[in-house]
Order: sequence, then structure tokens, then C-alpha cells
Amino acid sequence: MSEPSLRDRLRALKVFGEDMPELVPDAAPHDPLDLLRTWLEEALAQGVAQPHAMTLATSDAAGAPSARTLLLKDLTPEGVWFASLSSSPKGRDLEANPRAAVVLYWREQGRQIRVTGAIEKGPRDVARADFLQRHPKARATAIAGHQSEPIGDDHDELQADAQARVDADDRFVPEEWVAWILRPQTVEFWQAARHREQTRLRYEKSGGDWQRDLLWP
Ligand SMILES: Cc1cc2nc3c(=O)[nH]c(=O)nc-3n(C[C@H](O)[C@H](O)[C@H](O)COP(=O)(O)O)c2cc1C
Repeated sequence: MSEPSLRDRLRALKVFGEDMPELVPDAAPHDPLDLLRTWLEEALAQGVAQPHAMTLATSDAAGAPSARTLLLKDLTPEGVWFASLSSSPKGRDLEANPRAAVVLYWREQGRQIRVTGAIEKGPRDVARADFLQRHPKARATAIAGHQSEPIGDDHDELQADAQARVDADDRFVPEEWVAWILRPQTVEFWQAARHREQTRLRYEKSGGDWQRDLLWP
């Protein structure tokens, strides 16, 4: 008997478990950031794996999209925070087109959150504090080369120089390290339920206030 095809094996995978939390639209708060915070707290409390790993989608000046995983650094009334190098491809995208989308997916709870909006650079002291919390090796790597560029023969030398710099000055933060805020324009909460049911609740900012809609799944 022949092996099932990759397509058949993918088709047979179970997507969600039986025990998922609920999304009750009538009980949802006025501000989507409050709901996002509640969901994040629930994900942390229930031991969701890496609930702070999120996909950030950007596009360059010509409209070419790209996406990558980043860590969610904070959630405040201003929005969703992440940090990276302004000299990286994503940093250049954000400079050329300061709008972005992020997606969080928590499989254990059957939850997806999508946020879109304008991007703004956060205060320097937030970026500094964020950088200094990184492991010294990660700090050295961030200053050794140019993120996402090919590694050359001088890799070991550059890494060693950067490490010496970090070890000599443990307060050193490169100018390029930036904490960005995604200020939400739309926020969508997607909740899977048993029997292939889903609830989608989208918030959209309109005239300074939040409008809410339930969406077809
Ligand atoms: C779980 C996870 C978390 C990550 N967190 C960050 C992060 O917070 N900041 C960052 O610059 N890169 C992070 N990365 C690496 C990025 O995905 C990406 O490779 C890098 O930032 C270069 O992206 P760019 O070429 O689009 O600029 C993370 C990768 C993974 C898998």
C-alpha cells in the first residue's frame, strides 16, 4: 500500500483541541487593547507556548511585503510594542512606509489576533532599557554586523570586537536599536470553538472611537 500523500497527511491533522475558551462579543470591552491584554493574561496563565511570538508584516516603498517573527515587548494604552534595528530590512520598510500588521496565534486556545495600524518610534529610554535587558551575546551580535546581510569571512573578528565593546561598556546601546509602537487602527479577535464554529470580532477606529463588528468566519 502506498504511503498517504503529504496533502492527505496535512488534511488529516487536527487543528484545535476540545477545550477552548470563549469569546462573548456582548461582554467585550469598549477598547480592543483591554481585550488584548485580557487574552494575553489568559494565555500566560494557561501556559500557552511563546504567547509573545508574533508575526510582523511590513512593506517597502514599492509595496513589496515581507513578514517575520518578533517578540511582543509590551502592551500599553498606546499600542503594541516591539524592538529591532532600524538598519534592518524591517527597519527600512518602516521608515519608508510607517504602517504594519501583526498577528498572534495561540493554537492551544484556538485564538488569533490581528492588529493593523500606524507605526511610531517609541522614546529612546524604552529602546535603551530593552536593549540592555538582552543577553550580552545577543547585544554583541546586534552591533557586530548588519542584520539580514550575508555573513562574510570577517564574522569572527567582528563578533569578537563587538563582544569586547559590550564587555567594556555594559551600558552601550547602538543608536539603531529602536522600540516601535504599532498604534492600532483595526484589531480582530478570532476564536475557534467546537464543531468548526468560529467567532470573529473586529474593532475599527473611526473618528477617534472604536466601532465593533462581528465578521463572517
Ligand atoms: C521567536 C522569535 C523571536 C524573534 N524576536 C525578534 C525580535 O524581537 N527582534 C528582532 O530584531 N528579531 C527577532 N527575531 C528574528 C526575526 O524573525 C528576523 O529574522 C530578523 O529580525 C530579521 O528580519 P528582517 O530581515 O525582516 O529585518 C525573532 C525570531 C524568532 C523566531
